[in-house]
Amino acid sequence: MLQMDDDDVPQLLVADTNFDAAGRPLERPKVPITLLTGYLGAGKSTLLEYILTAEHGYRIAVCMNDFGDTTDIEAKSLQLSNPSDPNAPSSSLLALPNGCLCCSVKDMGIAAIEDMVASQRDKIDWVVVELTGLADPAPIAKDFWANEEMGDLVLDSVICVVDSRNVLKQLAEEREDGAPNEAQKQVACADVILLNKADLVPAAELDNVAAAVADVNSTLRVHRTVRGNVRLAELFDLRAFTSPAVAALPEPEACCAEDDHAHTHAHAHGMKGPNTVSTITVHLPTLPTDKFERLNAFLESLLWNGTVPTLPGGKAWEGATPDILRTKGYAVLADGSARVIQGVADLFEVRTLDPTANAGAGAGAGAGGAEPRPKIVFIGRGVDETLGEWVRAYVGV
Ligand SMILES: Nc1nc2c(ncn2[C@@H]2O[C@H](COP(=O)(O)OP(=O)(O)OP(=O)(O)O)[C@@H](O)[C@H]2O)c(=O)[nH]1
Repeated sequence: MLQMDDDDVPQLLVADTNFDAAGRPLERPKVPITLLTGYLGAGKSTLLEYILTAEHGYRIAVCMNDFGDTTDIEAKSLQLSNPSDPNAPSSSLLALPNGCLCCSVKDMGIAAIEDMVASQRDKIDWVVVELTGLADPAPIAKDFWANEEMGDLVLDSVICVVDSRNVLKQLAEEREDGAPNEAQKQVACADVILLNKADLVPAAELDNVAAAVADVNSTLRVHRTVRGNVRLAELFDLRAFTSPAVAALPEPEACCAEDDHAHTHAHAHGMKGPNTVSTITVHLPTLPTDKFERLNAFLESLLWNGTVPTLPGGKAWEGATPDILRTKGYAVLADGSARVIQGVADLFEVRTLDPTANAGAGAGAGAGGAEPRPKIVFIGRGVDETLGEWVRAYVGV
């Protein structure tokens, strides 16, 4: 059975600001949502079964593509009609003895999940949605994230489960058009990764798997698991898309870390090539406002317009524009304020950090709880030192 210490208890409701019809700000609680991604057969359903049967005391609604093997869990089946269309076919819900709800989301879109939460609002503390094995999580994460201001849900994090025995092969598969494959996209988009089926792989090989996933996305929080068995506190309340969890991003491996504040770094543990997905971390000094605005302009150009901007001296970017799957950043301004930057594909936002907020429960706050280092991180294809140098030159740091 899963045990949680009092200290580990996640804060289940995240307050966010909304506005009423008269434009007055309105505090209202949101239900956090976790997206679960991972290649075919990696162990997503197994992790969900573990969550659904654990004695954690939380009312978690788990949305699966189908009920699969969980239907034999002792449960009471409920019928849920769609409140926005009472004539639409109802979806099935299983009410489980530990307070969890299991719902079948086959062909259900975001709106249906929102409706399900709205109609069961007093019965749900958290929602976990399993994506299909070949799904690119980025557009789905983007939709939930963009929808946040309107709906009852707030995106907490993307969790990726990988089959440690097969993931190296899956990551190395090349697409004819050179585009990132599904496994790469899933790892790139995630905040947490479970190196699952650790029982089937020798420890040394598991180290290689850990290095390979860090090559793709060095910001991941990594757990080695058997049948998804991990403390729930490692999966919930990470607030990866809302400030200030990003400030606690893991730093690059010791082999790569340098003290230079404007150091750029692209991992090079073996899988590198022009079409592989990788991470670059650009450390930033404290920025005067005008330089922060330059950084913002760089992001607008790269992410919104798909263009690497020309440098102040007139030098133009040559070659293909990097294909950015995820952006994370933390900037400290000369006036003492801080900004958190989050991006999924072409969508990004900058939030001013609330100086009174703590660095994110369960987020493992930086190495040894150290002060987070200002940085901007790009995860994507065609991401290398050249891009890092370009950011620095454009911003002027
Ligand atoms: N040995 C071992 N087997 C596991 C582990 N986790 C899951 N499995 C088995 O791997 C198979 C696939 O697991 P699932 O949980 O169905 O994987 P999934 O990611 O939901 O699969 P899809 O829905 O096809 O994408 C099942 O037979 C599981 O019992 C593990 O840690 N070790």
